[in-house]
Amino acid sequence: MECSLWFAFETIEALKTVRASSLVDEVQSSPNKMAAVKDIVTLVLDKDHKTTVTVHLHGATVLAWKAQGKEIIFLSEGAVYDNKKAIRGGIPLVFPSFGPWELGPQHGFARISRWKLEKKPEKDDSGAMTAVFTLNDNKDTRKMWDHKFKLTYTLYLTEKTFKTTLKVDNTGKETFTFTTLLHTYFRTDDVTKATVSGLQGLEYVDKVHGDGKFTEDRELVTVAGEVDRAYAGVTGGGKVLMEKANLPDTVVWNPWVDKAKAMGDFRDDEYPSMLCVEAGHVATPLSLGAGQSFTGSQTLTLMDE
Ligand SMILES: O=P(O)(O)OC[C@H]1O[C@H](O)[C@H](O)[C@@H](O)[C@@H]1O
Repeated sequence: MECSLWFAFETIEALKTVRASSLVDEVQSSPNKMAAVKDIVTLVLDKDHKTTVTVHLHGATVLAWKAQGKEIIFLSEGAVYDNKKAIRGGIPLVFPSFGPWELGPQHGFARISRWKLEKKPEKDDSGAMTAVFTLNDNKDTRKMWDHKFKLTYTLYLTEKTFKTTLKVDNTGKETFTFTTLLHTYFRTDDVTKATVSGLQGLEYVDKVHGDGKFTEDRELVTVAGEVDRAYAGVTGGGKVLMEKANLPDTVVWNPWVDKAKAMGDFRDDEYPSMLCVEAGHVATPLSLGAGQSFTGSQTLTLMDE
């Protein structure tokens, strides 16, 4: 199943406020604040370092995607890199449970587990830079969720597109159920001017309004306050095009003033600079029998002005 969604930045100005140095340079220049270099994997597509993806092995969290020098992804200045807490910003991976979870931490353990770099960044036959990260069940995951699994996260970077594919294998003998999501934080200059299209006519659960169910009537969804909505079954279609396969639901989230203040790893003044548009399978759980697998992916494309 392929479906698409458009995320529009207000102006391309947002994209001009690109940090001059690459994240790896920042890591090296201020190791206390940022992650340690040994934790970072960078996919470099072109020589000038203008099209890159930076990944932290903690959670296999994508920290940055620069497309032709433009930084598309938001990463909080307040993010904590202690290899324990989920990283605030980038693309944290949600598995095996979206939201509060009775068996473990909110959004599950994938984003707080140490992943393995299974295949170092290299160009494939089509010229895309690819890298593969994996996470297998281990004693920590089994304490919370007693199932055998393998997650395979494959990244593909081309000049204007960034595709992320998450494969879930049930390597055990019993069926398990789960929800999953790619929690993408987009960078915006002014979130009140950003728009998301492709959601009109869809039912959503509004967490800001007591988990009430509503129908989206707007063609262009805009943000003017706290927003936390899970849209189910997104199939319609900017500056960034989000195409999705097997991830039918979309969550739109911005913490706004009070929640931003309450978050220890997010600066109080950062809420206008980001909008999460999260592709997932969360409205209904997925069920995988022994030996079965599921693959979901998103492809982000930076569109011409
Ligand atoms: O603070 P976190 O655990 O990273 O969650 C951040 C946010 O993730 C999603 O967007 C949820 O819909 C929100 O309810 C949640 O606040």
